[in-house]
This record gives sequence, structure tokens and C-alpha cells, in this order.
Amino acid sequence: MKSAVITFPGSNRERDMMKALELVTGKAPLSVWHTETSLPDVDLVVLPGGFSYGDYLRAGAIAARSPVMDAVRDAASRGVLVLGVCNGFQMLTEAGLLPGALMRNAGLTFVCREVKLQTVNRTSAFTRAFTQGQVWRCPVAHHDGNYFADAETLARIEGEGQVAFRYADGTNPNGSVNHIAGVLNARGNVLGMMPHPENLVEPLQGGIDGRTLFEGVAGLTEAA
Ligand SMILES: NC(=O)CC[C@H](N)C(=O)O
Repeated sequence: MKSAVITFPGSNRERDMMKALELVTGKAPLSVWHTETSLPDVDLVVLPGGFSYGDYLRAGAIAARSPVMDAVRDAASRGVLVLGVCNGFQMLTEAGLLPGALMRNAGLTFVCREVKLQTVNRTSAFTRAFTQGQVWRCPVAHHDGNYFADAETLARIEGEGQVAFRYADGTNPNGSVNHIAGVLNARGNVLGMMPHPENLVEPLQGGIDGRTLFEGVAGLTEAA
């Protein structure tokens, strides 16, 4: 599987993401700077976490207007897989590639801890390697992770199965509506999520729960 990770000014999880992808897929991703106007021919494009443009204006808002985002939009429309983690999720909502918005955490503080996620839709490449309803561990680190969508949008994404992950076991760290931690586009090839699966892929990190997502993307395993 060929992948590319886009770095923006202020990204800080791009290396973690590249290491996780190489570890799980056996192939090093390409690194793309945000000023590029085209993308290499890849199966997966990743917008990593961080503090692009210092989170000025709104987290992800300025990066969402980067030159490379037109190429990301084009890739998504062609069915290429696009994954946005944390700041990347914020960029995808700001770019209109995913519904809803990420607001300031309900507790108004930065949260850096481990949460439990439940996989509630396993029809996408990102979620197919999980079992239905699987609860898994994943770290979060953000101050704007409070997912919100208006009532109409919420009813639509819930009805269409676009909610990929929910915070489970009372671990919602930010007040997200319906405990939503990850959202798919209608076609299922774009996923945004606040937690960081790339930070739980080898025993040295305290667990390997995050590997399942990358295995699904790479088509390595598919749960029954
Ligand atoms: N780890 C991250 O990507 C953080 C995203 C963003 N800067 C926030 O704090 O909400």
C-alpha cells in the first residue's frame, strides 16, 4: 500500500504517523509539504495531528486553505482514502470534506490521556479490521475535540452510518455530541478522528490497539 503524509507548519505528529504506517504496512510513506499542488499516486493520504498555524483563527482553519488541500479534495473525490487525525480531523471539517465541527473541549482545558473507543461502523477500509462494537484503547491530546453537528446533520450521519467511533465506558474527554470520536464521509473513504491510533502501535508505547485501524487500511486483516 502506498501512502503519503502531509506536513503543515506546526504539524507535530507527522513522524509518529509515518513510523506507524511503515511499521504496519512495511512500506515507508512519502512526505508531502503543504505548498504542493499535486499529490503522488497513493492509496492513502494522511493529515496528521499538531498545531498547524498555532491553532490561530480556529484549529485547522488556516491549514484547510493550504495549496495542497485542492489535491486532497480531488483525491477524495476519486475514492482515494483520506485519514485526518486530531488536527487533521479539524482540517477536514474546516475544508468541508467532513460534516460537523470541532469546538473547544467542554472542560476548557487541554486533555492528554487514554480513552476507550467503540467501533460502531465497520463498513469502511478504516474500520473493517475491527469487530463490530469492538472497544479499544487509544490516546487523545487536544483542546478542540468537542465534536458538534446541528440536529439535521447529526440525524443524517447517525442514520447513514457515518459515525465510525464513539468514546466508550464514560471516557468522553471533551463533551462531543453522542460521544462521537470519529466520522466518515458519505462514501466512506474519508475518516476524521480526534484520538491518535498512530501512538498505540507497538508494545513500547504501552499497547498495540491502534494497529487494527492501519491493518484495515492496508487490507491486511478483516475481522469476521
Ligand atoms: N494533537 C493534536 O493534533 C491537537 C490538535 C489541536 N491543536 C488541538 O489542540 O485541538
